[in-house]
Amino acid sequence: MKSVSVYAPASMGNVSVGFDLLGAALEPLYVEQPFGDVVTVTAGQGISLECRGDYAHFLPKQGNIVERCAERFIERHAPQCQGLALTLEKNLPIGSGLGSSASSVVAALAALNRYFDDPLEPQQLLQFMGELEGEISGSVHFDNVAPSYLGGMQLMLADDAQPLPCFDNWYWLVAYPGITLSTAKMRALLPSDVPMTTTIGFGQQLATFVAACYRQDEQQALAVLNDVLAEPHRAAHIPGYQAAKLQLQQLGFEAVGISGSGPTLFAVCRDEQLAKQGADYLQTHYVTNQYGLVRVCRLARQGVQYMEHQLNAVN
Ligand SMILES: Nc1ncnc2c1ncn2[C@@H]1O[C@H](COP(=O)(O)OP(=O)(O)OP(=O)(O)O)[C@@H](O)[C@H]1O
Ligand SMILES: N[C@@H](CCO)C(=O)O
Repeated sequence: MKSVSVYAPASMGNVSVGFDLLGAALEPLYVEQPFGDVVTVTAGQGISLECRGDYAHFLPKQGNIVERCAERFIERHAPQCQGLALTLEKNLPIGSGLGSSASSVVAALAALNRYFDDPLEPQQLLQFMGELEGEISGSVHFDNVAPSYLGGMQLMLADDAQPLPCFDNWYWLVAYPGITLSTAKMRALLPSDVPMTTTIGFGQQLATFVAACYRQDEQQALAVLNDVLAEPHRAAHIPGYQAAKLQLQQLGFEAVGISGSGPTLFAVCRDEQLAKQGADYLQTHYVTNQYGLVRVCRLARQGVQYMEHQLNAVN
């Protein structure tokens, strides 16, 4: 019997300068536990889903996005299918700003596509991922699904994702306090119209960051990593965020922001000892319960990772 498992890494949406347009896949240093969800697809009767993993008990009893991915995939691309047995290893906290639903969607759709012998091209699969992610968070945005699927830092162009050459020596510290904030609610905090000066500032910062990445100008890239669009409206709704940001800046971090729609905070530095010092600070002062986590990360070069097995049926 055929079985396909796919790991899809955690990701950080927005990266301060690219609201809905820029995102990065994360790979933790020093820890062995997977920092992303794993979905396994094998033959079954009807569609069944088993959930396990550290954050499985936070999943809704009905309406898991992984099941929805399977139903949609079968409807559109495998109508002959008699059924599937799905397993979700839920390793990412939900409503965290770490691209948790995106990780499930990416792992599920990549596994389904491979299970059915790749009927979709990568670009079509990415569009499908964005659509499913949009159903769960209230609007289509690719800044989590694109990096989780493709790895690295991804900029969404009008028709596809474009990898950005980032800086290999940067440490990306992420801290999830342990509370849930819904992406849909954090999006509802944002104004529907933005003043002209803010719009120009946003465009200039994103353009400067992208150009600095291509020129590998670290100073300039770090200097513009500020969020003028979403953070001013969200920061006060994330308990402890503003105090932690100030403290990290005083410690010497060169950029601090909200990962996705929060409550995860990210901070960038180029010194490993400082990254560890920041991690200690956040563990003590930002994490509020046993579900919280702090990770010193590099950007994950690889997005999804496939594991395929041919299981021999035992009579
Ligand atoms: N496999 C799944 N993984 C995560 N959330 C799921 C899954 N299936 C269903 N859900 C539901 O989808 C919603 C996800 O909400 P939301 O988009 O705020 O979280 P998120 O994707 O974890 O956030 P973030 O992108 O900020 O990490 C929750 O209501 C959650 O119960
Ligand atoms: N770009 C999205 C990311 C959600 O994780 C937002 O900020 O709402």
